Amino acid sequence: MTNPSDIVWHEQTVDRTAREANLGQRGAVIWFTGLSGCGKSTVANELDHQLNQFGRATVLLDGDNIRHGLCAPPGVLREEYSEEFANRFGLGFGAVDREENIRRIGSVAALMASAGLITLTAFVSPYRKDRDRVRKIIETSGAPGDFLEVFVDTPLAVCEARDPKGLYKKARAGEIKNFTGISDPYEAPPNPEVHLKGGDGATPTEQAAGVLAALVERGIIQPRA
Ligand SMILES: Nc1ncnc2c1ncn2[C@@H]1O[C@H](COP(=O)(O)OS(=O)(=O)O)[C@@H](OP(=O)(O)O)[C@H]1O
Ligand SMILES: Nc1ncnc2c1ncn2[C@@H]1O[C@H](COP(=O)(O)OP(=O)(O)O)[C@@H](O)[C@H]1O
Repeated sequence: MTNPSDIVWHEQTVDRTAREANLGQRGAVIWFTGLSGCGKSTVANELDHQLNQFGRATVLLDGDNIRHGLCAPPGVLREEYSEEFANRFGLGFGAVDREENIRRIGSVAALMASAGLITLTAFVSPYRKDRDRVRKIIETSGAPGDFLEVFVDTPLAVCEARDPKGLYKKARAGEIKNFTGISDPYEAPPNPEVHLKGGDGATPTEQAAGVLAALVERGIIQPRA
């Protein structure tokens, strides 16, 4: 087994402050969480668009996309790798797999924020402990205030009625196991920095504007001149 002390951190000449100065902005992580279908991807995408129009350097990590690559399921990895490899590193939706999914994303988000990027993430991330761990990593590698949790609080009934991918229907029919909100838990954030109520008529643009206002209020971006 590898001894952790055999792996030594290498300091780099260009630090976060220099990268942020070049970009003229502060790196941060805006973490969207909520049920499947609550609007995470839509609102994060709209916010990404608004920030880019502002000239900010951003990146958007979306659960559906990341699960095609970095956090692919065993079935996808099997096409290119051995059965043993796919089973060992592929991720599904059991609690431990979700924990590893969020650990990997948290680590990537920390790297992106340290490169000075405003990093938007859209993952169900149903477990409080997993999200809190990411917060700790981001705030330890950066500073308190670098992590903003955005709870997209759309009622399950609304998400299920939307069902854009037909997943709720399959989950109700028992064709998908461990489906968040149906056969798996969602632990709501008790104190999110931004609490977006969904399903009450607010448009994605209005919801994104709410997050943008929080970013200005917290000094992550400067108000429009
Ligand atoms: N069992 C189960 N539970 C929840 N979601 C499921 C499941 N199976 C597939 N999907 C689809 O995968 C997307 C969620 O992936 P995430 O990486 O965000 O999930 S998690 O953070 O690890 O919980 C999620 O995407 P969104 O609908 O965009 O949230 C679903 O499309
Ligand atoms: N504020 C909103 N009002 C009405 N419909 C919305 C809103 N936000 C998202 N939607 C719709 O809800 C569905 C699910 O949104 P999506 O962003 O894919 O959710 P998630 O990423 O949380 O699964 C999509 O069809 C989207 O167009």
